[in-house]
Amino acid sequence: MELVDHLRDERNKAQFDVEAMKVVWAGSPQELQLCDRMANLVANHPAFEKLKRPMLVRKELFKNSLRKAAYARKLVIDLGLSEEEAKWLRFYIDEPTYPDLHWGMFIPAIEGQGSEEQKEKWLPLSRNMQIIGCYAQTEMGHGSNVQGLETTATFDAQQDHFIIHSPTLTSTKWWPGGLGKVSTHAVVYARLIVNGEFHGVHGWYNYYSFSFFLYLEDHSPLPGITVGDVGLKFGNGAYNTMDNGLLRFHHVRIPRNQMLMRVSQVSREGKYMQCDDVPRQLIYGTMVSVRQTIVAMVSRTLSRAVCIATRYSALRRQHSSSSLVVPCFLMIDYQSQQSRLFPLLASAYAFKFVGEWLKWLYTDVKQRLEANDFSTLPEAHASTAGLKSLTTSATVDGIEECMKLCGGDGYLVSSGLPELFAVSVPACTYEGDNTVLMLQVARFVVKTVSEVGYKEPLGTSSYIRRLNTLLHNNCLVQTGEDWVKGDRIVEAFEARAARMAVTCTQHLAKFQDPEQGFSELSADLVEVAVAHCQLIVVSKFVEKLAQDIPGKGVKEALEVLCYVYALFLVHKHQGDFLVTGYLTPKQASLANRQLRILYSRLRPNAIALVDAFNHTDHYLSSVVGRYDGNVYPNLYQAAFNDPFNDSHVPDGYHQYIHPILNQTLAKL
Ligand SMILES: CC/C=C\C/C=C\C/C=C\C/C=C\C/C=C\C/C=C\C=C\C(=O)SCCNC(=O)CCNC(=O)[C@H](O)C(C)(C)COP(=O)(O)OP(=O)(O)OC[C@H]1O[C@@H](n2cnc3c(N)ncnc32)[C@H](O)[C@@H]1OP(=O)(O)O
Ligand SMILES: Cc1cc2nc3c(=O)[nH]c(=O)nc-3n(C[C@H](O)[C@H](O)[C@H](O)COP(=O)(O)OP(=O)(O)OC[C@H]3O[C@@H](n4cnc5c(N)ncnc54)[C@H](O)[C@@H]3O)c2cc1C
Repeated sequence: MELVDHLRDERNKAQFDVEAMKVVWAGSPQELQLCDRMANLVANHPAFEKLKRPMLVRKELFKNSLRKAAYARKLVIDLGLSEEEAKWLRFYIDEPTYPDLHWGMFIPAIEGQGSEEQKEKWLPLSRNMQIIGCYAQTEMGHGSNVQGLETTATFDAQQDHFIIHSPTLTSTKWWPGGLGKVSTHAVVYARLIVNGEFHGVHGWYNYYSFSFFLYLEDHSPLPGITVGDVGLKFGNGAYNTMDNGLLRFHHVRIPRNQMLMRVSQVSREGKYMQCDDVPRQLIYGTMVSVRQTIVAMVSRTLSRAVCIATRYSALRRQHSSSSLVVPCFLMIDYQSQQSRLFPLLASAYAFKFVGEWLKWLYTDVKQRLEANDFSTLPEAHASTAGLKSLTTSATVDGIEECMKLCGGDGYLVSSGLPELFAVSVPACTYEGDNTVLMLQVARFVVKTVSEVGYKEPLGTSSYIRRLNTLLHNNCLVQTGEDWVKGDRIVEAFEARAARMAVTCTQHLAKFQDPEQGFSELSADLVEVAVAHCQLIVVSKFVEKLAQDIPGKGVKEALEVLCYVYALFLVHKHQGDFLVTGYLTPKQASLANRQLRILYSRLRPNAIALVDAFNHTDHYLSSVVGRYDGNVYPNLYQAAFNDPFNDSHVPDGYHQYIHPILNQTLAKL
């Protein structure tokens, strides 16, 4: 049977080479080929069916996710997949499960914090999955405040052991993924006590990581350990495939050599030693690594929601303003729909490029760390924390907006959007609450501003070198066209960020106690951090455009996206630009007018731009976002695929409806 492409007319409007754009989106021809191969491997394997997921109860859902993870492992072995291929395989299976934490946090924690000897011992076991690990840092009473962790690790010199203990209910390890039911091992963060002395009361060497054997062979907990799942989470399927766990220790003994020993050590004699040339922040290194990975992946999550909403908007017709009866307007042709949808489409591309840059920065930092050069660690921390926060918040808000952009049908599970929202929303919390992370960025920015004159700002904060110019020269825009120039846009974002940072730094200086000032001004400081991070995203997009980008019309289409992203932010945050005095109201209104012109330029390319994400229908799992656009018959069929429609008479009908109809309620 010939397949009908209901979006063909839209696809024919494209003004650029979609295949070339696919390469840009993927990062390289090799990446495109790799992702395509893994996506199709998953899409064509019945084991990875996922449409029934939201209908399953927790125990079935969990078993189902274990089955998929086992199939995935089998494929990795049978096909001899590399770690990189296996990572994409997991990504396209699209179901949070214990391997995410095993590969994403447990192994990186050992790599980053273990001594050479420890790595040699534990990494092969972990990579072969002979042990399965998780990352147990958060406690019931302490999530953001890592320094407040209460779990203790007391050294017993006589037996050459550490005794791990949870002294209070609030010290219960709480939330670690993979911990509740599956893991055999954990990297546990605890407060170190040697010779009755708490180390580093002032902060920096309080907490150490331990790898220790959690379960016996028969998978019952070791004596002294209580373990379980934290309970059902938001959304039906969503994150409930993960066994986020709880863990308590009652004086559990582990050998001394299970303390991760790269940053500091405890000797056989009970002497605490801290490596002089390694900063203590390295124990936070796993979080830096995962925050970077989240930024690298988040654009895919947003692109998925945007793809669904764009395709549905390009199919569904509503009435025109002149006739409320005859449906003629495609939803995508409403200016108001475009002003909500197109900035999200542009954001997906913006996040992709900033993710690529962050990966480069992180790779560079990692190489430096290996050579004991820690000079770029503060910038890496601020950039990973800030961009994780900015991009996940925007993505989660964006998914919710896409749901609304699809009207009532977006609210149906079959649209794929509710589950995507539910699975993504905790990204604003895990790996650091987004506000807490923005406050870390603000600390970095304020510190950089305060040090002007005796320390050269580098990398993402190098704009602060030109503080004088940025504070005193106002925007030169005179026409709408002036707004579509890369250097002008970047300068506007630099001026806004610099002016906000300087104002906040001056306000902070008025406080006798800097910490009190920081706390009282924290809402303003978050805005400073947002301005700094948005500057990074905009400038990385502009830098991307300066590269050689092959393919007919590809660069031009990206330019439109870049300016949409930037001018949308100028419009959304025009208060910042006006209050800091950088823009006049006229210039702000020219930016908004130019934005509307850019929307009309983006419009013909909209479907091609989402096709360039190269998402399979399996990955999208959305009736309204299907590639062929054949929405209505499938939407209708999806309703009847719901087991609730198996019968006209639901359970309880005879018992609870008949008595009402027959007016025999008294018998109940
Ligand atoms: C939308 C969905 C999209 C995408 C998701 C898709 C895919 C993900 C793909 C792969 C990932 C793989 C697996 C994970 C997947 C999902 C996640 C699942 C699990 C989640 C796990 C967790 O949540 S683990 C627990 C995470 N916990 C936190 O993040 C806690 C947050 N708190 C902190 O980090 C710290 O406590 C703090 C930074 C807030 C404060 O620490 P403190 O010690 O008090 O420090 P300060 O006094 O403020 O600062 C002291 C100096 O240290 C510097 N610093 C702080 N942190 C770091 C760091 N990490 N690195 C380097 N330096 C650091 C700070 O700047 C200070 O420096 P000074 O120079 O000013 O002294
Ligand atoms: C799905 C999921 C998976 C997780 N997986 C893991 C895991 O594998 N391993 C692990 O160790 N942990 C894990 N976590 C825990 C996660 O890291 C914490 O939830 C996170 O760090 C936030 O801590 P919290 O929940 O205690 O929130 P809190 O710190 O209690 O924050 C609550 C509120 O207080 C605000 N707040 C807190 N501190 C400050 C401050 N200093 N200044 C201003 N505002 C503040 C926050 O902005 C937020 O609004 C997971 C969490 C979730 C939801």
